[in-house]
Amino acid sequence: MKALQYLNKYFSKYKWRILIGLLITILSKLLALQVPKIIGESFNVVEDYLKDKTIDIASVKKELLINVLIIIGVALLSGFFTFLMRQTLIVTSRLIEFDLKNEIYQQYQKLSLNFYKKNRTGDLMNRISDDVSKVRMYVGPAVMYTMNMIVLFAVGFTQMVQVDLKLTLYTLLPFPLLSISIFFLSKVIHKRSTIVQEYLSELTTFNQEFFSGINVVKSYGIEKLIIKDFDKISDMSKEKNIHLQKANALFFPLMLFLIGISNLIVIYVGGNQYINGEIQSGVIIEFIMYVNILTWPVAVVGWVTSMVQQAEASQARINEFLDQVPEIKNESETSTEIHGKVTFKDVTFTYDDTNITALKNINLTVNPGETLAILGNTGSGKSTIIELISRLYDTTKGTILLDDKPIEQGNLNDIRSQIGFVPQDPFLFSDTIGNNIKFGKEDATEDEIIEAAKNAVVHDNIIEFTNGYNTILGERGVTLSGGQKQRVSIARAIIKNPKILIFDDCLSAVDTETEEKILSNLEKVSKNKTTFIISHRVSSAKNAYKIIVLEEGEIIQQGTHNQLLTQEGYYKNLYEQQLLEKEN
Ligand SMILES: Nc1ncnc2c1ncn2[C@@H]1O[C@H](COP(=O)(O)OP(=O)(O)OP(=O)(O)O)[C@@H](O)[C@H]1O
Repeated sequence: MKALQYLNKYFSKYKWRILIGLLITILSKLLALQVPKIIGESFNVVEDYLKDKTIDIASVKKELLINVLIIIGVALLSGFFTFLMRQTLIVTSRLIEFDLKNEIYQQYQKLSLNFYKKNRTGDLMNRISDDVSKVRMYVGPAVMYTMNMIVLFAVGFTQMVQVDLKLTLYTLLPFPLLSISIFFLSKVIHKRSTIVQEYLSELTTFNQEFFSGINVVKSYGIEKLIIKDFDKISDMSKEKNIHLQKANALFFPLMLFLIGISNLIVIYVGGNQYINGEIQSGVIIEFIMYVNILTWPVAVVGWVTSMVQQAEASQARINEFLDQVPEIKNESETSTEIHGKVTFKDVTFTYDDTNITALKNINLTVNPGETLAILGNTGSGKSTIIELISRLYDTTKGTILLDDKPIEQGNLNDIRSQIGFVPQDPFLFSDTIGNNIKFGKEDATEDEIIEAAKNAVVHDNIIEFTNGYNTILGERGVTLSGGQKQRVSIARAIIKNPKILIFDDCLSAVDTETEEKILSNLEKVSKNKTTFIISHRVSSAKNAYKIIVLEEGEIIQQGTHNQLLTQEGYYKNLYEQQLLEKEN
């Protein structure tokens, strides 16, 4: 129950609703437990008449009729209160479910890239959906049935004792045995349901990866292999589920067996008491009814225990993520005004997971309004520079200054809101093209969207679609070409009008003519902005204020286009090679 203690704050938040629920539960059960009493009394009235025929039959009949009417009234009222009880307690559980999902989602947003590299998407999705559903079963039905059971037992037991203490004790004799067996069985269920949840996550992750990589699977024709792997995991998951169900299935027979014994005890002990003249026949009927009314709450003890055990396992998995401290912390809540001067001072960076030192002693300064082009072979560290400017990672050694202040001291949200980043592999949402561009600026007008698209040289492509800017992209809609995606992504960054613009090799999929148009538009758009252009092409870099060339994480060349052409080395070779390609 340790993990579930995390939910106490939500119980406290909704304490009034829960208290009202408890009150309604007590009322409903008080009413329901009047029925055995009235039926018992009715039997006693008939028994009294059979023993003493001088009693007026009309008054006996009248009493029976009144009892029937009371039973109907009580049953209706009790039913109404049971409805209210569900409305109060189950609705509360839905509210807690909503709050918990939001909390997990916000935590997911805060966690850094490293967390996402270590944990698989399917697992993340499972914890926020399936695990939360399991937890809801605890905060809703489990709480409701427990209250139900406690009230029924407290009220029922008091009433039974008032009628006959000896018979009550005999009737409830099997119940301690019940609690002990539940205790042991629930331990087994807890263990097995943790394993089941793990396999479910594995299955979701497998499917998510398969659907994401469907192109590769189909083009390589490896469907059979995938089905075989799926079968293997699915089979294991089935085995673990069957294993769990075996334990779950033991509950009901065990309950019914013990309840049956209670019924037999009532008949045997009560029968003897009746023969000895200690009780009337109505008491036996009343007790059989009590045992049957208490059957359900006792039977659900098993179910509730298994729900709580499963919720405990799920909440432990949720807590594991909620307890993660984001590696990149926002150190400042006060707003930071950003002008865009970026300085790297002896910056070295090593990726934790691979231990690859991607940058070594990097020193550079880019002022607002300047453009820095970064070139170099693949794996030389170009994207890493960009990731450090966006604070997706913090440096291992050295400092990055933003407007001459260490970047860690600035307000992270303000910094990121002033960065327009176009990644190497652009991602567009399953939404309209317009909304995908607007993603960079929520309140953008139609004119602004069109202007951004024109600057990114993608407007003409968009208006060719029947639905223009309202064309849906992604799974249910149009698939854009690689170059179109890159340009929509550029429009998204431009519309944001940020202080820092970053283009990570995002013109690789467009032809040189379009590239030139975009670059000349960018020159206008990026006035007064700090711009970083990563590229493998000299054409993208040549107009930059400054160019740096990286090799194995170090700057091996720097200067303007003209300066670098006078030096022997990477840049000049690349220029000549690309010139030759163009001529051919
Ligand atoms: N997220 C990561 N985790 C671990 N290692 C990484 C990660 N990203 C990059 N690396 C490693 O860091 C080095 C630099 O990678 P980086 O992506 O910065 O190179 P790049 O110059 O941008 O390459 P490309 O031109 O192919 O995009 C590479 O050796 C790469 O394997």
